[in-house]
Amino acid sequence: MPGSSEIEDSPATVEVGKDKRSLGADIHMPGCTVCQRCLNNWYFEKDGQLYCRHDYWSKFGTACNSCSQLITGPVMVAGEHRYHPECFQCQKCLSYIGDGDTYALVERSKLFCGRCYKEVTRPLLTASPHRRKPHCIQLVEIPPTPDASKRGAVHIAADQSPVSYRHSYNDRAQPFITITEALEHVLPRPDIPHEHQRPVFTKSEAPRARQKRATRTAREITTLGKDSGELDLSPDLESLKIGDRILEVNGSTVKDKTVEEVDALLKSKSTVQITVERDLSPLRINTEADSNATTVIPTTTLTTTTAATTTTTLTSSTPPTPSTPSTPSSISEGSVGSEVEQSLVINDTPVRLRPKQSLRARGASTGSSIPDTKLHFGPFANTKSQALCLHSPSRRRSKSPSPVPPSRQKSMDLGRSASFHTHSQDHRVFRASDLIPGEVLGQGFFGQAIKVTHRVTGEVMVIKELFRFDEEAQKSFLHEVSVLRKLENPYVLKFLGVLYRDKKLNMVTEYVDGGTLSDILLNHSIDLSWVQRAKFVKDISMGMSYLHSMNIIHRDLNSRNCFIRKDQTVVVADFGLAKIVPRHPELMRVEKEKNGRSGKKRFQRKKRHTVVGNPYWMAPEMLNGASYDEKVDVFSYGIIVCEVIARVSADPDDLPRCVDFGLNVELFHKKFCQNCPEPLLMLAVLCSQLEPNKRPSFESLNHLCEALILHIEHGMSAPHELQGSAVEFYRRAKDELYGTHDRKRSESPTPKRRTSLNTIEERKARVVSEGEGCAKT
Ligand SMILES: Nc1ncnc2c1ncn2[C@@H]1O[C@H](COP(=O)(O)OP(=O)(O)OP(=O)(O)O)[C@@H](O)[C@H]1O
Repeated sequence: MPGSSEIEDSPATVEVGKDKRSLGADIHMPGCTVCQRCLNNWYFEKDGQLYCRHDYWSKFGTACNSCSQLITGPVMVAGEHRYHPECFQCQKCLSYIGDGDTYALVERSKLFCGRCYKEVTRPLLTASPHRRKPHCIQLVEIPPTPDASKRGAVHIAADQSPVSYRHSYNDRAQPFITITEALEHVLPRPDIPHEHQRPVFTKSEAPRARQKRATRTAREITTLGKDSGELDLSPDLESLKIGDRILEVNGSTVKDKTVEEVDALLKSKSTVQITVERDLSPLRINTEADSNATTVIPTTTLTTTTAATTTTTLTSSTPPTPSTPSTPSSISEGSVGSEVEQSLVINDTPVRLRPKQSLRARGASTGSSIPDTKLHFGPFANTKSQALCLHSPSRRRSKSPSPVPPSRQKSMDLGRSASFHTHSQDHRVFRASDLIPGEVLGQGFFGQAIKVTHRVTGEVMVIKELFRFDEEAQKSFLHEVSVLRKLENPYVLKFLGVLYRDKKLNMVTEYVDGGTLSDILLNHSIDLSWVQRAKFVKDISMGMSYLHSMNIIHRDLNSRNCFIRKDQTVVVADFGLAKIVPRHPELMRVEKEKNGRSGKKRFQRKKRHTVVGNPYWMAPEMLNGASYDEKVDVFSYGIIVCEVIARVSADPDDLPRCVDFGLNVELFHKKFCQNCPEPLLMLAVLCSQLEPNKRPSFESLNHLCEALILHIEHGMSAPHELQGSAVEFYRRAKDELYGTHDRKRSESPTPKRRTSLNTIEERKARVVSEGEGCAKT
């Protein structure tokens, strides 16, 4: 498993193709550090090294335990496994396991919701003589301290307990590294009398007395804090415990590390995330009455913040070696829905737990109100700034000047927002209570889009929720989530995160406030200059070239799926029908050797037959049921360019088409192009050619569009591809394809045009399974 420190930094994904050409400079792009392949258009940068996507992912990525795809956004952590939120699903009832839900991970890979676990697994486990002891896995984040060596307050050692107890998670022969001693540190706060500060416990103190004192003091602090409006602490806060076994540090297993190496990691200057496994046998849980060896010693100051990194997971699995059946359960229940919740620890029953997610991308800094817990320990030089961590979220959001220097605040925010095993893309998991529902923006085939406002930050966003729950709807929706979360581009709808509600997953995206491209074009009260229109088509091309560079075919590109922001930029949306085309490096190598071509582009061609999308924008090869590739998107784009020129709907009644499903350029020109700059029409004609191979790629369309804008805006000469008469070009192309005689037949005027319309309509009737706009066969 790669170390989290390696992948927490978001890779700098840089578009270089654009700059290269627009500057006209001959810039040499170095190849991928690993495969040496030329990096075209997009690349990943880490520590000054450049990588192609494939190599970046394989080197630094973490795969979802369910779908095996890279995790780039929020991550749900279950034991040693990571999941996409949309993959964090009960394998029996298929409900999503969300924030605060109970779940169990059985045999390290079988995920059940609490109910199903009880129903299905418990009898089996009870019957098994090899049932392993209950244990929980907890992720604890330790923020940096000014003096890193102070983390020495936590002592670790190789575990000397008998092998029978090393049931484990790691299945290893060598001893565990466990926490042997830790001191609790409470920040001396000027506003709390000394006697109310949480004490430092020592190992020798009588356990019951220690527990009592801790609880009392914590309560007092809570009360005091609440009175003073600053604290929101729970008395039974989570803490590291003596005997906790360290499994991972910063996401890297400690299996092969020595005690000294782990110790050094713990003392590192940056934030440290440790995953610990805790024995949950009653001996260790009922601490007060027991011996020192089993006593829980609070070792940390727990702070409630708006971002979190505490992950608790109950796992239960059959041990490799027989062990004694576990003893009756002991339960410490969390307060569901409260700001600080605890894990519910039981023997072999699922636990209700709060902070299961380890994403917290910018939760704190954006004011996300995901309530989380965070463990801090070690002395802090700047006690005031630490005290800020103890403020309730509302307090933190207050406008009053903070006593903390901005730099310190920043670093604390950074510390909090570090996601475990995720990119720093600001994907979040929202709670329904965080979002105030607004108007329904519209309904699609499977679901609806609702405008929402974040209760805390005031961000306006969109929730896309399903109203159909059949398998097809679920599949399409999940697919859209899985595609969208991979994408990050200014011309692609921004994915913000997910929301669990009633065991259903909803997608949260940016709200695009300017309406759809179709709405704008058809609203003739809005004046749109030719430059503005050229900018629209350029933006779509930019978004689409990004998609294709990510090996994604949209397959439903149309003017209703392009949204316009207030600043008039266009974003491409709606990825429910998108197709991710696998591009295996080995295939690319073979392709390169076979064709002598640079294997850099070209999708694996002519493999797809599924007819999806809206027939008005659908490429002829797809309408004809032939195999197709990414060039279907270029055809749809050509139709959008026609809509932009003519400001009519793409319905063939308005936008003239031929019987062969191509664009009837002559008629279109006659009806709509009196004032249209010829190169813009030429762009539409180039893209809507019948022969897919002749359609330009979006990468080259980006440059054509930029040149087109310069041509329209500043009178610079149009690029040679767009020069000449579009109608002449079209005639020649048709002649090449059909010969003169057939060409005439393929697009004879009115009666034939009716045929073409009927054909498209028929086609539509045949392929549309339900509702308008989404055709599937
Ligand atoms: N992020 C958004 N910002 C602004 N408006 C949106 C957003 N997402 C959706 N809408 C509006 O809501 C409508 C419905 O969107 P939705 O994605 O549910 O369906 P659709 O894309 O129209 O159809 P389908 O998903 O079946 O292709 C859209 O047509 C658009 O007008």
